[in-house]
Amino acid sequence: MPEPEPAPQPPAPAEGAAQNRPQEPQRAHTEVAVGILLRGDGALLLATRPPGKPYAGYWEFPGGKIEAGETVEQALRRELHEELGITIGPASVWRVTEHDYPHALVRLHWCKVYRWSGDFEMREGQTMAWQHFPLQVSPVLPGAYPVLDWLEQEWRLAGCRTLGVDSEKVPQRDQF
Ligand SMILES: Nc1nc2c([nH]c(=O)n2[C@H]2C[C@H](O)[C@@H](COP(=O)(O)OP(=O)(O)OP(=O)(O)O)O2)c(=O)[nH]1
Repeated sequence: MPEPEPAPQPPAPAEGAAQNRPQEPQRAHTEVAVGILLRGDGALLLATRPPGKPYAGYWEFPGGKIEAGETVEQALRRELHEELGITIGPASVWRVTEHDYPHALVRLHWCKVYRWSGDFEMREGQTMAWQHFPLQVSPVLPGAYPVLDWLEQEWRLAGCRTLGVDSEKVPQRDQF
């Protein structure tokens, strides 16, 4: 019987690596669906984080964790219905960002939402505000900064009028 092949060995640590340091456990990402609700006049919706959550009182875009088996769009539709009482129209992922908080390593799936139906209800005791740039509310969750920068760039490129869309073509609520 031939001898079995030896199993491949992991590469030797690089010269100077901290060989005795215990390995940091890999943090799993928490997947989050986030909605950028855009009104025809270019205003975007922010809401405060409800009491009892990390960063309570900070301003954020509405959204929440994606549950097992859900697509981003499904999670976003569920979260916005639970939090705000509205039903969103189509939503597809625009950008994906990550942020490493002490409480979680989050991967944020950002969707622009132009259409929704229903009246806004603050079902988690939060406060909402439609905002133009420069924002009039603070503090904002650190994980939202990159997206706010991109949106502000779009708004400037569009002549400070709309956010990446022609306001004439933006359907208003209850139109899907
Ligand atoms: N909704 C939202 N979450 C954000 C934004 N920016 C950002 O870093 N996050 C982070 C904060 C949280 O760690 C995570 C969202 O988790 P969450 O705790 O609010 O989600 P959830 O509503 O599903 O909460 P729960 O079921 O645990 O109560 O994403 C943002 O603009 N909006």
